[in-house]
Amino acid sequence: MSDSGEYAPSDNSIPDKLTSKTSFLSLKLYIVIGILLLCAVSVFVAIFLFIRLKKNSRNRIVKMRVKHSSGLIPLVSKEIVEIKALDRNVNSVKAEDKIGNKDFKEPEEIKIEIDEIVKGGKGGGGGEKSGGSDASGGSRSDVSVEAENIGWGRWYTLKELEVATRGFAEDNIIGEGGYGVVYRGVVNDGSVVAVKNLLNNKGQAEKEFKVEVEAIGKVRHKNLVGLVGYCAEGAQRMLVYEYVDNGNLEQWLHGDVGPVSPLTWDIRMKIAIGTAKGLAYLHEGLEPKVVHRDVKSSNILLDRKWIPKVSDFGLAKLLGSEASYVTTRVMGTFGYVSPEYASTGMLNEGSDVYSFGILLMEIITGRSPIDYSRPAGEMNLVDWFKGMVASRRGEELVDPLIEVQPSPRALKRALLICLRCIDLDANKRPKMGQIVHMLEADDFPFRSELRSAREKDPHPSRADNVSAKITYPSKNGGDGDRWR
Ligand SMILES: Nc1ncnc2c1ncn2[C@@H]1O[C@H](COP(=O)(O)OP(=O)(O)OP(=O)(O)O)[C@@H](O)[C@H]1O
Repeated sequence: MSDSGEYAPSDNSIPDKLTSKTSFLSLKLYIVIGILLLCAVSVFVAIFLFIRLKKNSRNRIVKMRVKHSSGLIPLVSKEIVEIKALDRNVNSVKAEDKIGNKDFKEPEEIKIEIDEIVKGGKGGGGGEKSGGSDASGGSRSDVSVEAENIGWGRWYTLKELEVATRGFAEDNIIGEGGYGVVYRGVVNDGSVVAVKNLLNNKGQAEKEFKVEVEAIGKVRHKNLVGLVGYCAEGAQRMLVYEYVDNGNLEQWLHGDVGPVSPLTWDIRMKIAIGTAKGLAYLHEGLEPKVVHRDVKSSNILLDRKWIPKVSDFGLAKLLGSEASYVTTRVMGTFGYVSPEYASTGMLNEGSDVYSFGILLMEIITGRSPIDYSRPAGEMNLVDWFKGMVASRRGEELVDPLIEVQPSPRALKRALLICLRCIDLDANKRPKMGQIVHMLEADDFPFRSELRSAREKDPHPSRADNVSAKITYPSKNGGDGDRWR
């Protein structure tokens, strides 16, 4: 204020100060303040983002840990690739056989029968009807309805499964596959189950759910993971399986198991035989037959006695007994899919046989079907395997983590079975039932040895003659015991 009482701005008024130049690059004060404010905001945003990112990654790690909560089951990273393209280019098949060895068959022309009729989902819809629930998309909204016995298993209420999994707690997550999260649960009769909470989209997951429930519900076999029930309420679709408590084969083959694998040669062959029996039952013991379509090591669950149980029938489709069919969408896992299925979508049990051949190679070698971390010539298991057999280096194929080597004849037999399974001509591949016998025949002496034994002993024991006796199952509509 001036003496006269009038307002006279002093030299040091705030606006003047703001517009005065500072020593910092001769910028005016308000600009410097602006820059400082901007810096402070940026730092704040950066810190906020950093904290959020850290929290997310911690969550992910926690989830990874609970995946295999027993701690005894080795962890592996998985690469699941769904092949969607219906690539009809047979060149990809020709490229398959690159080694040019005369011992191996030249790829043959693949005839695409476009007129083949798609025959999926022919199960008759018995499963959910007998339970009085509507698994086909119509919702079973009455949560209070008691769980029902549906002949082959049970219809579970959502509430029951919520209780069983303690509210679908993260701690109970066993793992996550392409079709949803799998939880460990204890249902009210005290039994432990695996609850597969299917993704809730209206498309594939629901379709697969119907297929699984209708086709697989009644299938019972020692080497197949049993479906013990399901839940269909509102948009929720869940499958309840028997719980298999020793992880899956992929984890034991490719996880960190130390310098010596607990999977000895004999255990590996036992796993291969059990898996083959499970698949043989699907192909040859059921009418209509079931093609698995996604045979791979992560779908082979193991119990504490190393008994294998083939899981994940989400991709299975029912087939008419004589028919093969063309699907509009090729599904399966990269590295295991047969060339004809990948290139034409033609599907029959021969595709499973091919995948089983790859699985057997994986069991023998301990190597993944595709492994980009290996040298160029070894990335593709099939190519490397064929090359090694062709150059008579079969012994080098055996997983170095196997301590006690197999006998040369046991190894030779297993290698030959692999090669027969991946024959490019699907018609020449053996049936799963034959593979069971070929693998089991390894327990018995070869003919030449039998002959020399007979010469020594004219009255051989019964066991010596078993190898000559090969019986095949009749299609009797589901006698699982035949294959046990
Ligand atoms: N019945 C079961 N008992 C114990 N563990 C199971 C059972 N079913 C699945 N799992 C485990 O849950 C995890 C997810 O299985 P899921 O079958 O959903 O997917 P995946 O086989 O890993 O992949 P994909 O969906 O491509 O087949 C795997 O680690 C599997 O071993």
